[in-house]
Amino acid sequence: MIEAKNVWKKYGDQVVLERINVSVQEGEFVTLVGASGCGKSTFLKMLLGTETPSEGELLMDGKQIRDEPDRDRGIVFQQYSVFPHMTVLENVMATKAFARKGLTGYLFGESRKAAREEALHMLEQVGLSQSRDKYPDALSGGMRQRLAIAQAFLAKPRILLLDEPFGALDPGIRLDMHALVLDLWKAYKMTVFMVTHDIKEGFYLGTRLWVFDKRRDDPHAPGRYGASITFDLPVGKIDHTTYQQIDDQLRPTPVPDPVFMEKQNA
Ligand SMILES: Nc1ncnc2c1ncn2[C@@H]1O[C@H](COP(=O)(O)OP(=O)(O)OP(=O)(O)O)[C@@H](O)[C@H]1O
Repeated sequence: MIEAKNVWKKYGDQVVLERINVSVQEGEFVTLVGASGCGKSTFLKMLLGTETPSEGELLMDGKQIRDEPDRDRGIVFQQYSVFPHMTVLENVMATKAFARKGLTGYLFGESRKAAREEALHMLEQVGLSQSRDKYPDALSGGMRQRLAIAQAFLAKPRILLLDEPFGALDPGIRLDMHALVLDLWKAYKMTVFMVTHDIKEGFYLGTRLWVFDKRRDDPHAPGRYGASITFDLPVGKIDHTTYQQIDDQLRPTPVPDPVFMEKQNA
């Protein structure tokens, strides 16, 4: 479904990504991990169509990905993106209206009734039925993110891009969100790409994990080389050594603890 053939992305002199060669089948759940600033979001933006490769080809169903977002591709960001002046139910119904008629669309009669039914069902699935008449301001962070996820799934994109969707949430709520996203992914059978900083989350959620890292580095010219995909792993088949290797690679070099060092040297 998605194929990257020797994709490079540069901003001016800075090479962000280089030599990306991958193919993804419909229905896969790919998690993307890597050091901050190594180009994970840039890769998602190229899939979304808001950025284009500087070199190489990024294909969907064998055709160049369109350089503007469309209904085949949806995205959820770390900071929720919902309409503050609409209630929870109106927010979710708006997704249906936009999907049908474009940004100025309104729904009437039977189609409005059907959209309402569908929206109510989705709110039930994400556990927001009780809050359907509230405005986003009155929701917790986790509830707002549920709302953003409900909107994204209701639009039924073929590809769903999740850019650290749980990054701002407490660990307990993150676990609930994992279960929610896995349930919805199974029910809606879409292809998911999810950026996360949490390698455990990457292993738990995905069917496949990509590690972005630089294969080569020039300390005098940090922008000279870009990151590529250094590990492409089927999740669930990973041995402890590989896990440790990736974990070490992603962790910043620890700063020595001065008190500990003093004791060691005493
Ligand atoms: N529009 C842009 N113009 C110039 N440079 C950009 C632009 N967008 C991203 N960059 C640069 O590209 C690099 C990769 O950014 P990107 O946001 O893709 O990294 P990331 O891996 O998602 O980081 P993080 O994990 O911190 O979100 C960064 O050095 C960033 O400054």
